[in-house]
Amino acid sequence: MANLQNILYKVHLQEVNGATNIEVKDVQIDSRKVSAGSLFVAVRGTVADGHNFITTAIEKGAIAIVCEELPLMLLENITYIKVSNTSEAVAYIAHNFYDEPSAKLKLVGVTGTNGKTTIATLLFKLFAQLGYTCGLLSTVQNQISNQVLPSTHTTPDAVSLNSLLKQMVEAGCTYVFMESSSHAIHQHRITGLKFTGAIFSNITHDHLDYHKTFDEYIRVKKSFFDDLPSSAFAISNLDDKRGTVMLQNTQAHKYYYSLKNVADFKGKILENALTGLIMLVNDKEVHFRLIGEFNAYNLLAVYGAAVCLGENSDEVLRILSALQGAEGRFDYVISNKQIIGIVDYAHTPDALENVLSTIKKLRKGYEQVITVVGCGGDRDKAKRPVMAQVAAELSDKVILTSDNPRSEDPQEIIDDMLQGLNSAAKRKSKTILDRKEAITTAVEMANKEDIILVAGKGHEKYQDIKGVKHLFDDKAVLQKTFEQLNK
Ligand SMILES: CC(=O)N[C@H]1[C@@H](OP(=O)(O)OP(=O)(O)OC[C@H]2O[C@@H](n3ccc(=O)[nH]c3=O)[C@H](O)[C@@H]2O)O[C@H](CO)[C@@H](O)[C@@H]1O[C@H](C)C(=O)N[C@@H](C)C(=O)N[C@H](CCC(=O)O)C(=O)O
Ligand SMILES: Nc1ncnc2c1ncn2[C@@H]1O[C@H](COP(=O)(O)OP(=O)(O)OP(=O)(O)O)[C@@H](O)[C@H]1O
Ligand SMILES: N[C@H](CCC[C@H](N)C(=O)O)C(=O)O
Ligand SMILES: [Mg+2]
Repeated sequence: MANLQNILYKVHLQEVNGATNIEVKDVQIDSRKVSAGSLFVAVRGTVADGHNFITTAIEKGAIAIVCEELPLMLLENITYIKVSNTSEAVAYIAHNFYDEPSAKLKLVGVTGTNGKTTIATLLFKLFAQLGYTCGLLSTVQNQISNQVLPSTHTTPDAVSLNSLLKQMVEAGCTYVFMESSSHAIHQHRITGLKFTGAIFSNITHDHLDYHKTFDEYIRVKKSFFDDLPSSAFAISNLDDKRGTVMLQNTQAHKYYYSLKNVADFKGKILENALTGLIMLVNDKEVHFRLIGEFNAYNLLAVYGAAVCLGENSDEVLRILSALQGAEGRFDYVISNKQIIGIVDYAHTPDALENVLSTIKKLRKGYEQVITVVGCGGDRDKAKRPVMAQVAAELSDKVILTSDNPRSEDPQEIIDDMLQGLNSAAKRKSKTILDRKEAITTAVEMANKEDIILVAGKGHEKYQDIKGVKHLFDDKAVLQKTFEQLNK
């Protein structure tokens, strides 16, 4: 329960009709979740317009409505509040409703095309081992200390997000590490949150179906840093082309990490093998269990954030050195015949290139690399031909298959991918629509010590086909097939 008047703090009100000195039971952006006493905020989405559900919300018991356009007929006993942007308004309202939870803990946000889950998860594990009670909001899962909650988005909607943060405060969390996706920044899911620090990993091609142009995608990510307070820290990747632009207008304290240039947090890779990385971190030699150059960047970002948060650098490196990455990120199983099956969430051209070039570097020379990959439906189509091209360029054999087709026809997604292949690339590729069959075929094709990469779905435990989530687990399928085929 909260007083409506109090939770409107910071909301740019344009018009108010009705009483504001009333108690609202909860805040909802989805009419289907409204019940007696709710405040319903009508948000304009990409599919529907919340304004069309105002009547339904009132029928279900909403007593107050926040909207951008007032309905023609105003009912007595209902309070109507007009604002210019309901997505922004609901973020402030949710923050107020849940008693400003982000101000009661140290909140660190991670943004960038790739590496968010890895960085946020490593920070969570590190700070838990340093002895703090922590929260995590990530693509793989949300966590309140040891309690694991399923995650539906990389960054939850403003109401769920503030509700989770409040639960974290109540559970005694002092640090929360969260991913801030570009969708979330753009849709104001994180507006009003008080960040202690923010991290930028990198920016490459993704989500242009949503943001339309790369410049707009950059602008949205940059706005996260522009909005930080001067008390916060902002850490960026100096080796990324947009690393400095990101922090150009921030008031926060700026720090950079780099493998190539002089920086606050400077790394140098001494060895990069399947057993892990050996790196110099600000001149201290450390062995890490994570694999690949891209993880060297993730580790530097984590190290930098921990130092900015006041932790002892030696202690941080000692703990980081023993940590494993996030589920489904360069996760591997080795068969009896020493075939290495790698499951990785690479679902962008850049991520796929990083994973495959890492695999190439780990090869002794004679093993073949077989890649099984697909692209998600209802997502950026421009990345499809490029992902196929990258897979073919850096693998000996490629099997194109389905990822999450969602509402699309799987064959059409693969046809888009095939556009990226020249005739030589086509000769080493085949299409097998069924993902399980594709993985099985890869295992059949593999000889002793070959490497199979199954890319795109990582930790996901389902395949979304026409809105139905069918159980599916890349790593389990790989493992089972190795056993069944006695490989
Ligand atoms: C494109 C996108 O981001 N969509 C998100 C957006 O939905 P939308 O704009 O399509 O909403 P809509 O369906 O048009 O509905 C508009 C409003 O009407 C309301 N409504 C709708 C129907 C109804 O009967 N009653 C009702 O009140 C809805 O609750 C909503 O508030 O707002 C919804 C509520 O917050 C999100 O659940 C939804 O995420 C969808 C499911 C999604 O797939 N999002 C992905 C693209 C996403 O956000 N991904 C990023 C990570 C990407 C990455 O970095 O890799 C993430 O943070 O997860
Ligand atoms: N720093 C990095 N640079 C480039 N690629 C990376 C980096 N870190 C991880 N990757 C690759 O990208 C994939 C996704 O990594 P991760 O889940 O950490 O990113 P994310 O930003 O959380 O992705 P999402 O946007 O889907 O939530 C990994 O499986 C790996 O292949
Ligand atoms: N957070 C990303 C995940 C993509 C994962 C991939 N398996 C797909 O379905 O495209 C998105 O929603 O675009
Ligand atoms: Mg993620």
